[in-house]
Amino acid sequence: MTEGRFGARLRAAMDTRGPLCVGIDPHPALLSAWGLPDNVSGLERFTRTVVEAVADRVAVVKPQSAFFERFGSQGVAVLESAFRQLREAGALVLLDVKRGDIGSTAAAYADAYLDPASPLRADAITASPYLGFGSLSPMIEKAVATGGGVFVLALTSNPEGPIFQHARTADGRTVAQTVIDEVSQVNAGVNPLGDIGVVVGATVGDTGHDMSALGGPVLVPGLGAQGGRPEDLRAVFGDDLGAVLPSYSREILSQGPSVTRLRDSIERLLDVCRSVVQPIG
Ligand SMILES: O=C(O)c1cc(=O)[nH]c(=O)n1[C@@H]1O[C@H](COP(=O)(O)O)[C@@H](O)[C@H]1O
Repeated sequence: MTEGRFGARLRAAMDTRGPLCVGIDPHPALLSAWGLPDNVSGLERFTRTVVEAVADRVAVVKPQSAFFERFGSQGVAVLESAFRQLREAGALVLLDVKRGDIGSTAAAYADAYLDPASPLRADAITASPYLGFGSLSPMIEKAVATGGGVFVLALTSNPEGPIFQHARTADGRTVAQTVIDEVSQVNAGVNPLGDIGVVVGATVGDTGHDMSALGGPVLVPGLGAQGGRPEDLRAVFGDDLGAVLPSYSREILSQGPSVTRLRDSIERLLDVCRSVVQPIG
């Protein structure tokens, strides 16, 4: 892993390679569409092809752990091997595992995914705050101490999210706003970008949440296959798009198995995302 804080490494990667995260989600339907078997060998070939297409050009790559865990230890070995290849080519690895548990177990998740000695160490992970934001402290502390990052779910892209996330707490803030505010506190004073991010779906629209003090990155899934469009980002975030990291999985993966077509799709989406997130002038 390259030295330095995650937020600084992410800022540099987004400035150099552009604001784009590509998800590796080897759905059975995609394996089939690529002419691959739904087994470890198909998973391995799918992953190797995506890594070849993205590793030297995309800032962040986000493997979705469940699609690898489906195949047990052999699937996890494919994931570990992808981590190594992505890092060697300079991409940051964001493992999408959405972990969240009581503090003592959260410490074990921190060891599994963020400890420098772990074979599954990622640059950052996704985490779910629904056992209480404080329960994530072991993961957040480990990330900050070891150059890693954590992206905490705030306003997710799925239609079931708002019933939880828009619910009001005793002080009148929504649950999502309390998550955003807690992350803002952790990031306070860290430059150029904090190590702890939030996840906000491109599909959520103008929810009125205040992210102005966040100080960290915003992972934005829900684009493409789920109906979100880059043009929608301004409605969600206003003009403050500098730390927004758009993320696509199926929209790009459906272009495989041709590496050329995968790369063309990445170039096209990078251009669109740059024009929305980093407009010239
Ligand atoms: O944390 C995530 O990445 C995530 C959060 C969220 O609110 N919505 C969401 O779709 N995701 C993930 O982002 C990816 C979206 O995939 P596509 O819809 O194929 O682009 C999946 O791996 C989801 O698990």
